[in-house]
Amino acid sequence: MSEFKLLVTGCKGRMGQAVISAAEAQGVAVGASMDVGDSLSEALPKCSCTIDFSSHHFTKELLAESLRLGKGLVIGTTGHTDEELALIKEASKTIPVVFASNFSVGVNTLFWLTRKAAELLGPDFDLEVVEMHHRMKKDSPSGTARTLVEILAGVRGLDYDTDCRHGRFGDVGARTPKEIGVHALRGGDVVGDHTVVFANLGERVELTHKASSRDTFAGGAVRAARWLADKPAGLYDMQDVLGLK
Ligand SMILES: NC(=O)C1=CN([C@@H]2O[C@H](COP(=O)(O)OP(=O)(O)OC[C@H]3O[C@@H](n4cnc5c(N)ncnc54)[C@H](OP(=O)(O)O)[C@@H]3O)[C@@H](O)[C@H]2O)C=CC1
Ligand SMILES: O=C(O)C1=N[C@H](C(=O)O)C[C@H](O)C1
Repeated sequence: MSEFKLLVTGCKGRMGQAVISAAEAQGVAVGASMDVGDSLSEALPKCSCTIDFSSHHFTKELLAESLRLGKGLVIGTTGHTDEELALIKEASKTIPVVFASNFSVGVNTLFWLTRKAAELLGPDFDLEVVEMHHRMKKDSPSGTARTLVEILAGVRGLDYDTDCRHGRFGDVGARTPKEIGVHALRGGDVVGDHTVVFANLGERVELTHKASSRDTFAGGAVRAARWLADKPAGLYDMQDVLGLK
């Protein structure tokens, strides 16, 4: 049986570099690495599966080549348009894809805790999400924050596109129960902080995760690629990899 080899895209980036280190640490071979200007059609045939932390602008090309060659895909890139998200879902009908806004065990546990807390605390608690990242992050809010809002919206019967409130500015009026606030701070070298706030009259519950190294995301992504190796076509996330569903 041929050796399992990774293609690492965005390899010159913060996460690409971390993934290469994580693969070595886990004894997983990197068959090829590529960045802007490199040829995907030359790199992918040498590999079994791609780990992608690049740009959502690359996703369409990456999906097309992965489909052409029948290769699995681990997508960590965030900031996708609705059209790109639909392409990921469509491709997963043919190839196995792990698509996760956050590959850390801690954040995926926060996802689980957030759902349970929303269920237990009930509809009287106002829901807000606050995130902070380093000054170089291009997209906002973070993909992790979007996932947290989607989890909260799912429990409350709300919708991300219509009920998520991205910040507040001007004479916005009193808060309504049907909104979920999301607020993005940017600065310094913050790796990734996320807080979910459940606020009621008389009390408040806050769940917080703080990442201090990108190794936590990279290690989870390599673990996801190894998990995906024997899976059928489908759209999976890190909750599937960790057995948290
Ligand atoms: N799911 C998760 O657990 C995590 C997700 N992320 C996400 O991963 C992505 C990358 O983050 P990070 O590594 O910090 O970012 P970086 O900017 O450090 O790295 C991105 C790399 O991709 C390259 N790139 C940019 N555009 C393209 C393109 N169109 N095609 C191919 N390569 C391209 C960049 O090249 P150049 O510099 O020349 O533009 C760069 O080398 C972000 O979307 C981020 O949100 C980050 C951490 C964890
Ligand atoms: O850009 C980053 O750095 C990160 N992005 C991911 C996101 O958008 O949620 C995950 C992590 O928070 C770091």
